[in-house]
Amino acid sequence: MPTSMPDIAHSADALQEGKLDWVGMGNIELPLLLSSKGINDTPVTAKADAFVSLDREDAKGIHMSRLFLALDTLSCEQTLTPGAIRSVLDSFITSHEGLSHSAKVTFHFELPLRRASLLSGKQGWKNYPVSITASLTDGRFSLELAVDVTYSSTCPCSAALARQLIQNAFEQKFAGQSLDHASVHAWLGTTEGILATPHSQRSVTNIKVKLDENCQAFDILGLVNLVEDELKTPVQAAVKREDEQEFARLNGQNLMFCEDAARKLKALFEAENYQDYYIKINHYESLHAHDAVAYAVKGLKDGYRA
Ligand SMILES: Nc1nc2c(ncn2[C@@H]2O[C@H](COP(=O)(O)OP(=O)(O)OP(=O)(O)O)[C@@H](O)[C@H]2O)c(=O)[nH]1
Repeated sequence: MPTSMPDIAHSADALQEGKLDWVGMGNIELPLLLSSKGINDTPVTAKADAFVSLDREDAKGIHMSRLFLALDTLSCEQTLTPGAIRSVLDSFITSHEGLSHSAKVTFHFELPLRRASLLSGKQGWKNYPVSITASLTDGRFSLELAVDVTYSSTCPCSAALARQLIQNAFEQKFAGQSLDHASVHAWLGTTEGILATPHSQRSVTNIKVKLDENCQAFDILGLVNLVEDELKTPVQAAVKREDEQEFARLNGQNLMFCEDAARKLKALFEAENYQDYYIKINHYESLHAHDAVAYAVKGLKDGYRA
């Protein structure tokens, strides 16, 4: 490198002095090989946000290329594991000696997972938006994992109202008659018999969990399975008619308001070992043009806030 090149970060004065909480880069394109329990190492196309604190008040700026190149080493020579992320943060700080005490990085990507159908034995891919965020502050490592899980929620109120209409229709059709099994059975199979259906909505829960700082391996599949098994009506991948019928049954047997979904997941995460959790429930209503939303957190002092 020619010695005459100006190096602003080293030589220029700051226009105004002061510390900054985070300085760095957002949306860095970064192919990575993800390592997570229960699945093969998976190539993902991540977007990374990389930051260090700027603690030296008179420094002009940080050295962005050093952050970028540390991430490039992660991309080209390592797999994405808790240990590798910690090494990246270590190198952010050692490459900013005298400037920064803290570093943080976030990776956003979609993780394709094989999902089994409900009954037919088929399989298909489903993508899950995942974020991994890690920080290192005065030697303290913090690691969190966020995933969005999409599911179907059927409105319990709408279901009750539909049942009432079905009962009324039954009353009108069969009042005063001695019931004939075959004709009731046939009537139940008509649109006039089941004349109202409750509305369902595609719903998304945004889950964030704080992992142990000594965590050796991610378990994204485990987290997704935990949430989907609890909600019972995850959006499906491969669907044959028998799967669709089972999905209808599961929806009918797991009616939920956003409060129900939030309480179910809160109880679930209370029983798990995560250091902290954050749950946001979004029911993208089909009755309304607005959404039904609920939040729940563990409630730790200095923990996640709803
Ligand atoms: N600090 C800082 N750098 C920026 C910004 N926008 C672009 N850059 C550029 O990021 C590039 C890399 O900066 P450095 O890491 O200091 O590059 P360098 O001086 O070649 O690398 P070192 O020799 O390791 O310091 C420079 O060309 C900056 O102009 C910004 O807002 N702040």
